[in-house]
Amino acid sequence: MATLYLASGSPRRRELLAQIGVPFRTLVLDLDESSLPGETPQAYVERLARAKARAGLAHSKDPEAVVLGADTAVVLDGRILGKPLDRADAQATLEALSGREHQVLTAVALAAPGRCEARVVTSRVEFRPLSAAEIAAYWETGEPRDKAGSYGIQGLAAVFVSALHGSYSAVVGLPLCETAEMLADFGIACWQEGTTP
Ligand SMILES: Cc1cn([C@H]2C[C@H](O)[C@@H](COP(=O)(O)OP(=O)(O)OP(=O)(O)O)O2)c(=O)[nH]c1=O
Repeated sequence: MATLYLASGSPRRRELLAQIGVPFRTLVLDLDESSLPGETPQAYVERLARAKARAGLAHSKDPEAVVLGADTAVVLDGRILGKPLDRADAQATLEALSGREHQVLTAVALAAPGRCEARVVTSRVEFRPLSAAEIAAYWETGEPRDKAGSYGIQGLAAVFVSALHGSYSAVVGLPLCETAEMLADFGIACWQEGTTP
């Protein structure tokens, strides 16, 4: 019987995976997340998700392991807006997102001995116009600090989001519908198959 490992330090991903009733263990890795010259956002998130899953597999030393890695990027005008470096960076990011639509790309990868599969889910998120005062107040809440694009749709920033086209769970960090399909393909059942959470 395969054991599922989540290669992630993200509390959001732990909560999301737990939500679909799959038992798993967590591995926390430290990977270089810099992008390569000329790399598209799609290629970037897929490469990182695969790298996290493969590194987790090597780390687990478990011949029955299936390891899940994921990566989320906020993309505006083809440019990746990563986690904020500091207050000024978060402010610039939120000013750029204000009153506009951006994309959130989340890649999920599953690695098992001799096999690695990945999918990338793209969602479109629209922000209403944000004032300088609310951007400043939002930074003070602490919420933007560890999040791609300097916001969390699942938190206080929900009030910024005027529309979402795509997968809510993917924006938070893990596309649950696609993840469940991929897990089934690796022989791991979610709650549908009788594993009551
Ligand atoms: C856009 C958005 C991102 N995020 C978070 C999800 C991810 O944790 C983070 C994107 O950074 P990632 O580099 O994808 O993930 P991570 O470094 O937090 O965790 P790990 O690499 O160990 O798996 O931003 C939200 O929580 N809500 C949102 O609305």
